[in-house]
Amino acid sequence: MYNIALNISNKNVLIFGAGRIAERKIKTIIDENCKITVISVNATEYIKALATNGKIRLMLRNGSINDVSKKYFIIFAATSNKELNNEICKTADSMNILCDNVSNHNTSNFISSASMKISGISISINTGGVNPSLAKILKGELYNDIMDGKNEFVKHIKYLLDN
Ligand SMILES: C[C@@]1(CC(=O)O)c2cc3[nH]c(cc4nc(cc5[nH]c(cc(n2)[C@H]1CCC(=O)O)[C@@](C)(CC(=O)O)[C@@H]5CCC(=O)O)C(CC(=O)O)=C4CCC(=O)O)c(CCC(=O)O)c3CC(=O)O
Ligand SMILES: NC(=O)C1=CN([C@@H]2O[C@H](COP(=O)(O)OP(=O)(O)OC[C@H]3O[C@@H](n4cnc5c(N)ncnc54)[C@H](O)[C@@H]3O)[C@@H](O)[C@H]2O)C=CC1
Repeated sequence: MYNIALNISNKNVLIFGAGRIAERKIKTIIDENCKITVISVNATEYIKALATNGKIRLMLRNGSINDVSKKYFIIFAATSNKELNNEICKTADSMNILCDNVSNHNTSNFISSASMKISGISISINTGGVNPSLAKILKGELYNDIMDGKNEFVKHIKYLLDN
């Protein structure tokens, strides 16, 4: 896996599914100034509230590969229907659209990392799809190590940013 940081400002983002995992993905991109469309049979309260407040477009219906379109820069296939997620990602990949299948990294052409931002500096950890839970644990441990005051990391970052 090749690590990059993506500028999705003003890009159209399509998310299939509006459950626990889709909600987690939305929280990682909601402040990126992108245009989010969600297609899902039902949605969590958080996602419904975003739609009510005009922050995202929510279509409460079944999704299909016919929804995959070149107008989207990036897609998350995050339904509980693993077959559908596979089909969505295969279709998106054939159209050169970035797609993350949250239920099977083998059909994804990108994956999300466990990420944190400290004083404007992003740190991301991933295991190449092998052990996402480990990525989450490592992120937590690294965060605690950085913030426990015993090292100069945060002060050093602030110095670099100010000079
Ligand atoms: C490939 C990838 C695709 C993607 O989602 O982008 C993927 C795939 C899968 N995850 C699964 C399980 C879990 N994932 C988590 C957690 C996270 N998963 C994330 C990323 C990724 N997960 C990508 C690879 C990243 C890497 O390689 O390191 C994190 C880091 C970032 C994020 O989600 O934004 C986020 C931590 C957020 C944070 O706190 O920082 C937990 C723990 C938990 O949720 O507490 C569990 C276990 C508990 C549970 O099952 O809930 C399953 C099995 C599903 C099943 O059994 O059906 C699959 C399917 C498969 O293995 O292919
Ligand atoms: N990548 C990750 O970090 C993780 C991924 N998963 C995987 O994520 C997937 C989703 O899990 P959760 O969000 O917990 O499930 P969930 O049950 O909370 O949400 C599933 C969503 O998919 C929607 N949906 C189902 N069929 C649909 C269809 N045909 N068209 C449109 N929307 C449809 C439902 O309406 C619901 O909003 C599962 O396949 C699971 O294997 C699970 C844990 C962690």
